[in-house]
Amino acid sequence: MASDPKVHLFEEVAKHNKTKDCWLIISGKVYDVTPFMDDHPGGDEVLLSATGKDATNDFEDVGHSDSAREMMEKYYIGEIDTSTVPLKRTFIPPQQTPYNQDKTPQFVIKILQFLVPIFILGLAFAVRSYTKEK
Ligand code: HEM
Repeated sequence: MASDPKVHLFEEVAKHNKTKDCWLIISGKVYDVTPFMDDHPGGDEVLLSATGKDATNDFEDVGHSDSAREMMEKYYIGEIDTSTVPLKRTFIPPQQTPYNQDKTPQFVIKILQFLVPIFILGLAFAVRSYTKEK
């Protein structure tokens, strides 16, 4: 039986963020891609930008081929302790409140601009027909 893979802490993996020392976290696994930096068809800068975080989405977004996935095995150095990985960045600032505040009065004013002249016109007609009858 193969020996258990080494489990790395996120903090430790994140330190390897240089061209000459580059580790990646992809799908719960840790890869030391230092020897691959010059040969990566996507360039070394994208690999560097994928350090210090869970790079699974970055890796999958590119749509890597099966041969790329086979290649990864060469650089596998262990698993990541997932409890040490910071939560994914999902910053969606709730901007709806100021939006509605701005739009509601505008909407009411537009309706009033339409209704007030109609009301005045109706009033004029009512007064006119009332005075005519007399
Ligand atoms: C161990 C990790 C990785 C391996 C072995 C690897 C391997 C490869 C290979 C073989 C290709 C050529 C196209 C293909 O066969 O799919 C490629 C392209 C590419 N990779 Fe990676 N890659 C890795 C990680 C990453 C990561 C983390 C990113 C993004 C941050 C990335 C971004 C790209 C880009 C942008 C291309 C170029 C796509 C194109 O222009 O056609 N790669 N990679």
